[in-house]
Amino acid sequence: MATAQDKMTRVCLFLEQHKLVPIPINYHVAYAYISDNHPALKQAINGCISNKTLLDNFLVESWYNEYLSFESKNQDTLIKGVDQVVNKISHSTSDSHEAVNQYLAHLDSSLVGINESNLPRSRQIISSLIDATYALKGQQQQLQETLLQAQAETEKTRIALDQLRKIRYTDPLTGLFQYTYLDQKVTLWKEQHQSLCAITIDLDHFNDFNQKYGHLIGDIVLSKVAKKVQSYVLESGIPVRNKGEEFLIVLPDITQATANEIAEKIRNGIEKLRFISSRSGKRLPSITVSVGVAHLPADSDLTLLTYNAQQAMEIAKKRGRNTVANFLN
Ligand SMILES: Nc1nc2c(ncn2[C@@H]2O[C@H](COP(=O)(O)OP(=O)(O)OP(=O)(O)O)[C@@H](O)[C@H]2O)c(=O)[nH]1
Repeated sequence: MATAQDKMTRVCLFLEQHKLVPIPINYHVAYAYISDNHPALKQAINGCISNKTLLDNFLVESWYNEYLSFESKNQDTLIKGVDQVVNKISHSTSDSHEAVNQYLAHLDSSLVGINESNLPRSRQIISSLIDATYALKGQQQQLQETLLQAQAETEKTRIALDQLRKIRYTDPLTGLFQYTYLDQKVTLWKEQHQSLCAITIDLDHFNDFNQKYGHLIGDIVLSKVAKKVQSYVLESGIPVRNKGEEFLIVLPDITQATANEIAEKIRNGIEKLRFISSRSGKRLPSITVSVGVAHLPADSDLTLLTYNAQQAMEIAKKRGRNTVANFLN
């Protein structure tokens, strides 16, 4: 059986051979192909290779969505589940409707038969009405149970959908949210007229690091840096992986001075991270980041805020990197 290391080497060779950039989705698909446990995916890829079709990011992403995406498979299951619940409620409601109609018809015809001069007959009719009332009560109880079940199913579906939404908006490599999620959150903060601060964090000389130690180790470093970034934000704002080796944090309702303090803590925390190669046991060089901070009053635009924080980060790069800079108006 191929060791994990063998597999990763073959994954890298596969990506190189097909000139695919080492982004997480490409890794994921290549890894599944090399691992040989997705026959349909293997067949699709082999078909393209034998037809000499160029493998590009779009094609790989379509395979990911079709064969591997947990999200699309789960969405199908959820939709089926919701369908079943809706069908069940719809049947129970029409049964109950039918029972009420029958009861009313029974009541109508019974009332005609009630007669003071024929007490035994009247008693018989009333007793049959009591039976019908109990039967209707049973029907209503059944409907109530179905509705309670539906409520429980809906709650389960809501939780599952929340999880799917999280997966959809999460960057697979770092576990941080993606920019699209931030966009939604900022819209909400703007509605609440909150002022916003943005911090952009960009790894220094990461290209050299990748070239020297390889993209795989680069990925591990990137995900550790992401966790460090997240640890300084907690509930106070939202950190996202903006693009490649750049992170962005947006914090509502804080002053620029506080944002600067957080930025400095992040810079310092990342500089102190230690990376050890699991293969050689040797220490890898430290990673530093250049950090930019920008502040905008309430109702400002996320694009502008991001742009300003990036400009500030560029100032930090120009100042020699491994430092925090502010956006200058
Ligand atoms: N391992 C890995 N590398 C990535 C990822 N995304 C982007 N990168 C790399 O990040 C590097 C960015 O390089 P540059 O834009 O030249 O920046 P830099 O070398 O960090 O230099 P400065 O930003 O000027 O300090 C490139 O080598 C990208 O391949 C990723 O997901 N994983």
